[in-house]
Amino acid sequence: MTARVLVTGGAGYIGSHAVLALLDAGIAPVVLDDLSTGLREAVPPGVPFVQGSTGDAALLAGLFRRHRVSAVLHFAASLVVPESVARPLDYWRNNVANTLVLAQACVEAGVRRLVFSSTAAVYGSPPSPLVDEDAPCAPINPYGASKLAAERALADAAAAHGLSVVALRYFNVAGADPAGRAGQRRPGATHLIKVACEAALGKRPAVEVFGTDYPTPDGTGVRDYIHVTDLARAHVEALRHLMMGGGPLTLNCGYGRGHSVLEVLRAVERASGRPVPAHFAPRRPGDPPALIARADRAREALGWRPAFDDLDRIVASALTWEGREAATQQRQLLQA
Ligand SMILES: NC(=O)c1ccc[n+]([C@@H]2O[C@H](COP(=O)([O-])OP(=O)(O)OC[C@H]3O[C@@H](n4cnc5c(N)ncnc54)[C@H](O)[C@@H]3O)[C@@H](O)[C@H]2O)c1
Ligand SMILES: O=c1ccn([C@@H]2O[C@H](COP(=O)(O)OP(=O)(O)O[C@H]3O[C@H](CO)[C@H](O)[C@H](O)[C@H]3O)[C@@H](O)[C@H]2O)c(=O)[nH]1
Repeated sequence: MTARVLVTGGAGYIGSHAVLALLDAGIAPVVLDDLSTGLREAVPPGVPFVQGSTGDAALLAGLFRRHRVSAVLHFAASLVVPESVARPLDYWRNNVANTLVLAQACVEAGVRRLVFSSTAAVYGSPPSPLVDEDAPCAPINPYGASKLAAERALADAAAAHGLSVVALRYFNVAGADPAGRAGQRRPGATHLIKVACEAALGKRPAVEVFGTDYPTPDGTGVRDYIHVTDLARAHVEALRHLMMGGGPLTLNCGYGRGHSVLEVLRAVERASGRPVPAHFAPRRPGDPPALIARADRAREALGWRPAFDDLDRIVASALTWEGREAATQQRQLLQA
């Protein structure tokens, strides 16, 4: 029987793109997802799917055995910042406690390789916008704090139990599979590029620009947007690193370039050929003014070469996906 790579959260946005990247690289995945925010139809036909939680030790033990799991890509998590402020214990349970159960299951099953989805939110609001992996970690919300705690627990487990862990700290993930096989499906999106595409297509009335008085060139927040397909490929490279006996790593995943909110809105207007209605609103609590990755280490350590390092391409792929979703929803409404 084929050995498989377990993708936790593989029915979610980034996990479903990682499943495609694994398949494209000839690596066999198995998906574990509790469908709390993911969708069953995001898992391609033919990929084994198990519905359940990373916090279920018995289920994990059986899954590891049945599918001869050789490595884990661990995406499953809770990740909405304001929700983490309102329900911190749920975030600590899912992002930390359930990660401990998964790590324990790996140790017991002799699975030694794990790639962990971390976040730029571990840096909090740094004094200088450009951060490398050695910048102090000072999360400013329970989401970032829980991800940092999980990173540290995995590093301790790695030292004690011979696990090898690559923690990838994603910056702002956006866009969709260029072949149209996957995209951001989660309803009630809050991420800027998704929200702006929805506004351009008339699916929401307008975009609120949170803060116009930041110390940035046009006064709006600046972020490092990374195409989800480049990020998915970084996971395959991280896996290869571990398969070849490489040691633990913590790596930023971004392009090393920032774009303001207004620049993103202009890009969506260029791609859609339509105006994006926007109005200015106060700063959103907990938002740093600017956050940009120093991203050389991932390139050096993994040989990762991004292919979509361009805001217009990211936005165009997100918009194409959003258009398809709108057409599908309209068809379903007409059939109902
Ligand atoms: N989207 C971003 O911009 C971003 C940025 C930085 C880091 N991340 C990290 O990337 C990962 C994936 O995020 P996403 O944007 O794809 O979110 P998502 O909500 O689309 O995917 C998360 C998936 O995990 C599943 N899940 C949650 N808890 C689970 C559990 N206990 N057991 C099994 N399945 C569970 C959900 O059903 C969902 O399918 C997360 O770990 C997140 O913290 C995301
Ligand atoms: O409707 C919106 C949505 C966002 N923004 C602004 O756009 C920028 C990006 O905001 P997002 O909500 O798209 O993303 P965040 O930067 O808040 O957070 C994301 O990126 C972080 C790292 O940079 C973490 O990884 C986190 O998990 C992930 O959600 C911010 O300046 C925000 O204020 C708006 O003006 N209007």
